[in-house]
Amino acid sequence: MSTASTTSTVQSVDTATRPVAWPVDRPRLSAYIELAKPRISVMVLITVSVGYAVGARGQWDLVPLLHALLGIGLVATASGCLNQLIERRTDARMLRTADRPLPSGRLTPSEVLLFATFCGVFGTLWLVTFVNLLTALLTAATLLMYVFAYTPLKRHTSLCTAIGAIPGALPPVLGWTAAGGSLDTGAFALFAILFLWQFPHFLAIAWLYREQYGMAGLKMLPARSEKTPIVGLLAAGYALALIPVSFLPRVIGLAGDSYLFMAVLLGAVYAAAAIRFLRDRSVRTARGVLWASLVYLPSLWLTLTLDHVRMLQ
Ligand code: HEM
Ligand SMILES: CC(C)=CCC/C(C)=C/CC/C(C)=C/COP(=O)(O)OP(=O)(O)O
Repeated sequence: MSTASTTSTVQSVDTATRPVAWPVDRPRLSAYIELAKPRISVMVLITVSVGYAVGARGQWDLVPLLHALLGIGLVATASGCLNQLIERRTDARMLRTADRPLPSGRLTPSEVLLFATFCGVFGTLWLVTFVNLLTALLTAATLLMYVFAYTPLKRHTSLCTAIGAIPGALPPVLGWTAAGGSLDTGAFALFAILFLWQFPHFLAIAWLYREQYGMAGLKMLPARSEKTPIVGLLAAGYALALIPVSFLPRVIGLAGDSYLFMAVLLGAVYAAAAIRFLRDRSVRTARGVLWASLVYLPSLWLTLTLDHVRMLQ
């Protein structure tokens, strides 16, 4: 065997056994994934899919839905990156967030900015090209409100949460318009449900982490919330208000009585958890509200979608 062929044999064995060199190694890849706040983003994309399924009125296809999910998912990732870029110093002061990619030093601010710009621009162009202009504009508006209104306001006023609840409630509307729907009563009904759902959800979270938020200088709770039952009153009030509002899809003919039944049941569970929190503010009852919120939303969305599809048959 010649020297050349021996060398080439050694090289090919070497190449076959050496681990593939990725431009981004595993820990960095997981840091980029963390920037997208994956658990919240999954719920956001489930919510987009529900808006799409109901907005399409039975005329839906998988490919346009996947185009919408990709574009909105990229813009949502960009919004998570920019939120964490702005909050990197306050995140470093809270145990809950100190290990995030920026405060822990796993990624640099310029890397995050570059990634956010890529995801935001590419996601928006994707929506313009493969979905429609209205959805692209609304998705960009969601990012702008979340990043440039809600996020900076957290340091100044507890009203930030009411502002944050607007972009928070837009994902079903994005799905609705992606399916070709206009900004009509159907889109409003889904927006209103998600808008109200968020208050008990984040009030319970804000109360659970009140000391950390306080140390970081973030005003997530109303003033005097330590000494008065204001947080419990707000959580219970919004959970109770959500019950009639959740009937809207039935009232406007998007769903039938099975949906209505589940909306009453789930609404009662969510409101009961919030009332328990009002009567006795403790870690256990606050966790109960958070748990109820995370059961309520996917269950209501699933029932709405199934009942809508059943009605169309
Ligand atoms: C102003 C509105 C909102 C605020 C301030 C907020 C805040 C938060 C925070 C801080 C957590 C983490 C809780 C923890 O670390 O224990 C959380 C969890 C969660 N949120 Fe929200 N949220 C809002 C709206 C939404 C919306 C609109 C959705 C989905 C459509 C959502 C879905 C979730 C999910 C699925 C979790 C649990 C996953 C996890 O613990 O990371 N949230 N929320
Ligand atoms: C483009 C698009 C569809 C974006 C959707 C993003 C969006 C508006 C999500 C709502 C969730 C929300 C307000 C979380 C709280 O963030 P936080 O900063 O208070 O949470 P943190 O304390 O964990 O950082």
